[in-house]
Amino acid sequence: MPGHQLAPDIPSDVLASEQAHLAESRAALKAMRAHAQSLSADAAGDWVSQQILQSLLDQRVAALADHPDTPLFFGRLDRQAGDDLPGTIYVGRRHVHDGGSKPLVIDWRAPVSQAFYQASPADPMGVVRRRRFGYHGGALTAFEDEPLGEGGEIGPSRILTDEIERPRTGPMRDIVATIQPDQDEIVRSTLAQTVCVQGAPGTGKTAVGLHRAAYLLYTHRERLARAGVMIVGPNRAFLSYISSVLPALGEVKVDQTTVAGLLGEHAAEEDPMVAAVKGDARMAAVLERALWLHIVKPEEGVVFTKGVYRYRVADYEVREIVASLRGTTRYNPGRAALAQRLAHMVLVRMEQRGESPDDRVQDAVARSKPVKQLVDTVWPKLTPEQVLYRLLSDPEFLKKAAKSDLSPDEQEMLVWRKPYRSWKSAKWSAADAALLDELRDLMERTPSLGHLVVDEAQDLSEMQLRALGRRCRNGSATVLGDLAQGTTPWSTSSWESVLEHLGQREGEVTELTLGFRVPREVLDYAARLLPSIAPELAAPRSLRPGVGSLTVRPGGSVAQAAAEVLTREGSIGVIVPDALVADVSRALADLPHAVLGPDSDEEHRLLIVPATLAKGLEYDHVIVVEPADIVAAEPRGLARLYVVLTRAVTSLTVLHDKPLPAELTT
Ligand SMILES: Nc1ncnc2c1ncn2[C@@H]1O[C@H](COP(=O)(O)OP(=O)(O)OP(=O)(O)O)[C@@H](O)[C@H]1O
Repeated sequence: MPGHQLAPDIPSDVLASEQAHLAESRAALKAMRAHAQSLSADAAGDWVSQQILQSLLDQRVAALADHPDTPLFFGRLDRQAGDDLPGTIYVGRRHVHDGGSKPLVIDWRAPVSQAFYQASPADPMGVVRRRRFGYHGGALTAFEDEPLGEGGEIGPSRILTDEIERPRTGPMRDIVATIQPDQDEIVRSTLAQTVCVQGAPGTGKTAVGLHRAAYLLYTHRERLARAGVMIVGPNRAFLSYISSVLPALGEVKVDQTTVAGLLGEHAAEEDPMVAAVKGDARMAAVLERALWLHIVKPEEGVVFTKGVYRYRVADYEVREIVASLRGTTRYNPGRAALAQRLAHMVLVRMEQRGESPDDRVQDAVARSKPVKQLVDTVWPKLTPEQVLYRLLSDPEFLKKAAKSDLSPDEQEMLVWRKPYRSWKSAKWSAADAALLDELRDLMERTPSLGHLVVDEAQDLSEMQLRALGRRCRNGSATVLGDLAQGTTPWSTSSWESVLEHLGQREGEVTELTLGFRVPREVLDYAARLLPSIAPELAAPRSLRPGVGSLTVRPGGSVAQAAAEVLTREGSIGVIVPDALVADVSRALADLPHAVLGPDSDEEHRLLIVPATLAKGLEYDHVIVVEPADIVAAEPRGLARLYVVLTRAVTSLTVLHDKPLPAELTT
């Protein structure tokens, strides 16, 4: 919260009474925590139950900690009488009640709190007055009233404006106090609904995705605790930037990972054209064929010997079993089923001979040498790596698997120029990781989570989307992105296509249009690139005018530009073409700074950021070095430049020796 001064027109008695409510709420929270600490797990019967109960109690105690710098409540609603709920409600990050169970603070996610975000003079939702609180450190220092029951307009909120304008330092913060009505609608959409949000830079997509996760966990606690919620972001630097938002909202059990973290950290270099073919959804059919091509037509039967007897399953019978299993099961369960079916036939023969074998005998036969040998020949044991290795190193095999799904040119592109000696020594690319995951799922079903939040989804290939879709097959997703910020060889041009490959065709596409980060002057400058990178998108709007926020300087020194912004408040990102990181670091040798790496969670006031890592991040002051080189470095370089130019909260300085890209100067 911003540092509000106590304005002369704020009635001090009202403020004092609100401060008293804060003190009472704090004391009540302390008592709740003490009570939780006093509970003993001994009541649970056995040792295991005791351990589980103790861990739950520990979590409860941790969740009830009071963080003096985080306001316990940030809003108040005075409601019309007419229902069983209290007339006055304080809205905060968690429920707090007194010794008599009277609610002192209501969780922002509770249904009754929705009016704090949604009520307006046109639809007051039973609210007569909404009050927003301003804090300085942990102290309540100001408030602002919005009368909703009297009709008429409500002016802009100072507390909201101050929150948006505040200088950025450190990791991303939650926005519970200032969620806007259109954002709130997304946050509170039902668990079953997959929502896809298109939004220009800084419209709060990431913030909304994280708050939706927190909302769903509150509303469906038990179900989601069992099934799990996961956030997937573009890189580790981004994950580190967003890592404190959910814990600050009391949600510590959410996995946050990257696509590579989920599918395998493979990063062998690859021609973007090859990666694009590998990322195409047509590969799914190719992989499926490739896997099942490993099944060999049975030419022999099985002979199982027990004592003096020999029990035979004929070759045609084996063929029938294999044919009936094929296509009805995944690959690995199919193998196991083949062994069991063969064993079953042996058992039938035993019974025909008057024996009465039980289930244990069937298992023993299924594991016996002759059955195992036949299964290994007909339905061989495989790993995803073995199948993909064969596909990428054997053109004949690829041709059989590809049929007409891939053109001869595409097939030629896929085959490794220099094949590896074996599947064990193969180096896989990021695109291969999604193919391996598809194969793994064809072999063994991938477990589904309860909810998945996918950020920067415009950058994912169809095969990566399928991989993520498997992980929310029995659940739902929040898909976030901006078609204009697509920088991969497979970036999408339509959200409908993203939803289709994710397997969430019913998902609803919605848009956030108002920017909270980038000043208007800077956003208008960056938007000059839009006709070239995403002509179908409307120019983004910013809440903040930001007059004087843009400087474009030919021949300027980066050290001087950095020294200038160091005199101002807030974080500084010097975003540079990846190839210039070392040069710029040398140029800034006299100023303390750090370089952001792909796996680093480097926190420093002055940070050099390689252009390819800037996605999703923001800095108070941004210095962009040599835009022409950023554009030239990659096929979708203009989109990369758009990302880079839209990271600034307060000021953007563009330094260039080379001519600026023509799209920026027109
Ligand atoms: N309702 C809000 N109140 C206050 N701050 C907000 C609000 N919505 C978004 N913000 C702030 O705006 C900034 C941008 O938000 P966020 O990073 O979620 O945007 P984004 O749409 O994901 O941007 P990008 O596409 O550039 O990654 C963040 O600092 C966020 O905290």
